[in-house]
Amino acid sequence: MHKAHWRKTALAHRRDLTPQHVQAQSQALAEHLIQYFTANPVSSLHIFLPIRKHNEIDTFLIWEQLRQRFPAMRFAASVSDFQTFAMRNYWLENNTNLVENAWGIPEPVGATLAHDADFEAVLVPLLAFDEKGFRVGYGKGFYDRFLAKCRPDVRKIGLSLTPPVPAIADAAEHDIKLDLCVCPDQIYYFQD
Ligand SMILES: Nc1nc2c(c(=O)[nH]1)N(C=O)[C@@H](CNc1ccc(C(=O)N[C@@H](CCC(=O)O)C(=O)O)cc1)CN2
Ligand SMILES: Nc1ncnc2c1ncn2[C@@H]1O[C@H](COP(=O)(O)OP(=O)(O)OP(=O)(O)O)[C@@H](O)[C@H]1O
Repeated sequence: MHKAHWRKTALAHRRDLTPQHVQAQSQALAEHLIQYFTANPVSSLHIFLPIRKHNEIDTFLIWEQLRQRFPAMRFAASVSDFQTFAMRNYWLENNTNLVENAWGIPEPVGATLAHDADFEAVLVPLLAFDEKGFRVGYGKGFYDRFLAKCRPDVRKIGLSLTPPVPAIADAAEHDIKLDLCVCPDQIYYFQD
């Protein structure tokens, strides 16, 4: 099946989730991530902030727990430009002002600019991923563009409430694969 099919299926599935389900599953992801970063530490992590009206994973909860558990870890989040599909990234502090943009994405305001090469790991949003580590997003290519500018060894960590789909048939050259994907039940690791 192709991206368009998986995108549609995932959006339909997401619409039916309750906030309680999303919370409980996000908590399970936070626990896997704590275990993962305990074994594989990073000092800087790029995160996405959730579009709540789309029942996205509660990365506020994940951020909160990671910063408590790893006080030295630095976090960054994006401001998205829907004209160019580029993301500008800013360091998050505990008191960073966040304002929702027109698409419902909370974005940092008045924060310090970060550089794409600063991040050791990136938490990647997705609608579906497959058994090879390819992903489908909303289809604007924000993350394909962003990850292409990060350092080559940046750890690309997908977050998903659902298990992998068998194969994304039209995964293309510019699609950057995940290194791992964290799900409520387990972490999936992908080889090159
Ligand atoms: N939290 C979060 N931030 C993110 C992403 C994401 O998936 N999640 N993105 C990942 O690349 C980029 C934003 N991508 C987006 C692309 C399209 C739409 C959009 O068109 N939204 C429509 C409805 C979409 C639908 O339900 O079909 C809308 O809000 O009206 C929103 C975000 C960058 N930041
Ligand atoms: N590195 C890149 N440079 C320029 N254009 C790109 C790049 N990566 C992807 N694109 C373009 O972006 C569009 C969307 O790509 P794709 O369908 O893979 O998005 P997606 O991964 O599902 O969405 P997103 O990354 O926003 O979550 C495509 O038209 C593709 O050609």
